[in-house]
Amino acid sequence: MADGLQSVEAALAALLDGVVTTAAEELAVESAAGRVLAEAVIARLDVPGFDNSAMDGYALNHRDAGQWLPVSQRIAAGTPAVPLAPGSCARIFTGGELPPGADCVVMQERVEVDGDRARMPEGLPAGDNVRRRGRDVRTGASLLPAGERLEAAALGHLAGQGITEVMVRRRPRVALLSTGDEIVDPGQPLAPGQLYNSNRPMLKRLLERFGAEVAWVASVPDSREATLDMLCQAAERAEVVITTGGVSVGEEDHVKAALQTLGRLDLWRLAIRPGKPLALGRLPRPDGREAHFVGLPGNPVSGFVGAWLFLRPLMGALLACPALDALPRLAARADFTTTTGPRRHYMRVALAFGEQGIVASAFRDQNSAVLSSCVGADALAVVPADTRIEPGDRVDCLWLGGE
Ligand SMILES: Nc1nc2c(c(=O)[nH]1)N[C@H]1C(S)=C(S)[C@@H](COP(=O)(O)OP(=O)(O)OC[C@H]3O[C@@H](n4cnc5c(N)ncnc54)[C@H](O)[C@@H]3O)O[C@H]1N2
Ligand code: MOO
Repeated sequence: MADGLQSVEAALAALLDGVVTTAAEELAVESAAGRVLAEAVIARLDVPGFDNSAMDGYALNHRDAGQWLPVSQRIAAGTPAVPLAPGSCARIFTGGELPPGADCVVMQERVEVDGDRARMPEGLPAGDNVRRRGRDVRTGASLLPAGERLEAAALGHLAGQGITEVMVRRRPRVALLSTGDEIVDPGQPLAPGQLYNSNRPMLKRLLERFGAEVAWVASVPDSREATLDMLCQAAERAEVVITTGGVSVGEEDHVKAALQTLGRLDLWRLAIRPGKPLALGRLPRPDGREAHFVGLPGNPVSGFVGAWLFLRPLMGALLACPALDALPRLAARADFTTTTGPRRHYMRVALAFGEQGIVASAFRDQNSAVLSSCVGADALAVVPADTRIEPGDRVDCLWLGGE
């Protein structure tokens, strides 16, 4: 790698080496949205639990098609059916239980009704408009695998089984430290040379989206003592310690030295743009374990890109959630021109899904301090080092719209 810079792949390998998943905990399904299943859920009920009608209409035996039949019972959803009298039909509504003896349903639009008789159309196949017991889920089958993120459909699936509690992974506890004397919290006045802390809310939101619990946030003044003290406190409170800023080469960049004093620096400086000075390592914890350390560069875009590239897979490993491991890749056509140097460029692009395929439009200013470039970004276009891209060229994109 150029200039002794490390590859993303080497950084991921160092970051994910020896990760121990968080413990399992029991949680009410009601509160489990977004959480990750710690164990597979086995179905304990058939769904649907009984043969039922897919239409409002009439249930009959298909051998009685084409005839006038007496209507011998009325079956609304939620009321039990009795066996169908031979040679009759049953008025039935969507979701109503199919009566024993009936094997198909005809929708009411196709039926002529005269008092308590109804004329069935010709040629009805057995099974027509019937939702068979167990068609969706069979008792004993795997309902959801371990590692599943409990989003809308999965939550519905659990409720469909009458399940109220699940075993999920405890959310990884994260401490998020903002370094820099110039950084001020919104709500405070700004003095000359200062700026508001945009990294904290941005990263907090991303981390929560990746399944973490941001357990502690703090601001760290630019001094060696304060940095050492805050890193110690962070490692006491969290199993992942993230800092922003202070990892470059300036005299006020204390993070790397403090990490080396307290714990271990595994890797520093990557051949990527933005995010070059990113640092990875471990910090000792009072329980004898190690906290994962990720030092993100201070520039907000570097933090944004670093979070997607590194914090997301770290959470995926801690939660044993494969959907969080690697970002989905898709191929698009560039509508921009760019030339890269020795670092791989992760460009923020908006995607347009058209008839000619997917087009990636790059935000015009790709500087790592320009957070506007991330606001409408659907993907990161990955442009390899020493490459020229012209409009119409294929670019690989990492999609940010999934989990
Ligand atoms: N001589 C060199 N200078 C720099 C190099 C280099 O290789 N040699 N690398 C540059 C690159 S690339 C980056 S990225 C930055 C990263 O530096 P740091 O991680 O030490 O970050 P800071 O200097 O503390 O801050 C950079 C920039 O970001 C602003 N910032 C910091 N925190 C926040 C926050 N929470 N919210 C909003 N903005 C924040 C800060 O004010 C600075 O403007 O180093 C280059 N320099
Ligand atoms: O890594 Mo820096 O983010 O290129 O500006």
